[in-house]
Amino acid sequence: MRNNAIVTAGLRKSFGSQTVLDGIDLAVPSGTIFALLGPNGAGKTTLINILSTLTKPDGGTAAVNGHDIIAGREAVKRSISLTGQFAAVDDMLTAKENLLMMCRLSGCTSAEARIRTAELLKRFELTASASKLVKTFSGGMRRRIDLAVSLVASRPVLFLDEPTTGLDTVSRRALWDMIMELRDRGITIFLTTQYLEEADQLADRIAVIAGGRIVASGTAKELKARVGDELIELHDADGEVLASFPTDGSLQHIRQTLNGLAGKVSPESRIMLRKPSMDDVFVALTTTPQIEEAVK
Ligand SMILES: Nc1ncnc2c1ncn2[C@@H]1O[C@H](COP(=O)(O)OP(=O)(O)OP(=O)(O)O)[C@@H](O)[C@H]1O
Repeated sequence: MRNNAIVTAGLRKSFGSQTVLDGIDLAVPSGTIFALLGPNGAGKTTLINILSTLTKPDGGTAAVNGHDIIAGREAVKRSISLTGQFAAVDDMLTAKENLLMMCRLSGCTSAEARIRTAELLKRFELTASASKLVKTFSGGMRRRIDLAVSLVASRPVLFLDEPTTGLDTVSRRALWDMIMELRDRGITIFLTTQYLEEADQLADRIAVIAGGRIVASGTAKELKARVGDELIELHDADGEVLASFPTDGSLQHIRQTLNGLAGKVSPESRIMLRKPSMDDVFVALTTTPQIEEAVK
């Protein structure tokens, strides 16, 4: 059985009277990609900050790579890389200069720094842009240099706070491939995202955070199954979605649902049967608290 690279129990954090994390229990197996999915302000960055020892929790416990985040703070810091909104990349230096500097700061000799820099530039497809100032980089290039810099020291656990926010589809997919490659090399990746598709495509396991609590967790497939096997979607004559209803897909249940609609909707309305998406899961779990109970 795999060890867990990250474990939390009852983690709590408030800012003044605002409770941001209200008892977070998580376990992330080593060598996997874990996505923490939640809306704006759900507490995702706060949780990353606690796990990476930047912020102290008010209560509960957490261990990263086997080290307690309080008692073993220094050991945790040596076990992790962090890429977030405040990555340590200097805009006024070139990609190559940034990498060389980080290599030297992490204790490499000058020769080692040159080798590691060349490797990272190649891996993140930045060799051709190595001598350009980072301030001239596009969003996708900027994310790649952020990631490259955070991987200068080879650490077993990588935290990525919203790694693909603001990227176009092509750059996002390229970054996903790089993240999966890191997982395949044995690195545990804990990422936060607001994108359902990202969690769906990338993560081995997903936890949905809302109201300071984990409202659901599992694989994308498990989470989708919690909303129902299929959805009956009701459209108006212009194709606008009016409502959707979970169903097991059986003729009996579909007939029952449609009978329930008789007389309540226009005869021009149309129906469509489809598999639930991560969007459906997210909306169900974050906007209707009763759903959590209903789908258990
Ligand atoms: N240092 C702080 N002092 C006061 N309030 C804070 C602090 N840090 C975070 N908060 C508040 O805690 C809540 C959660 O913030 P956090 O940044 O963790 O959310 P998030 O899920 O990462 O959101 P986003 O997706 O917008 O980045 C927000 O309401 C935020 O304003």
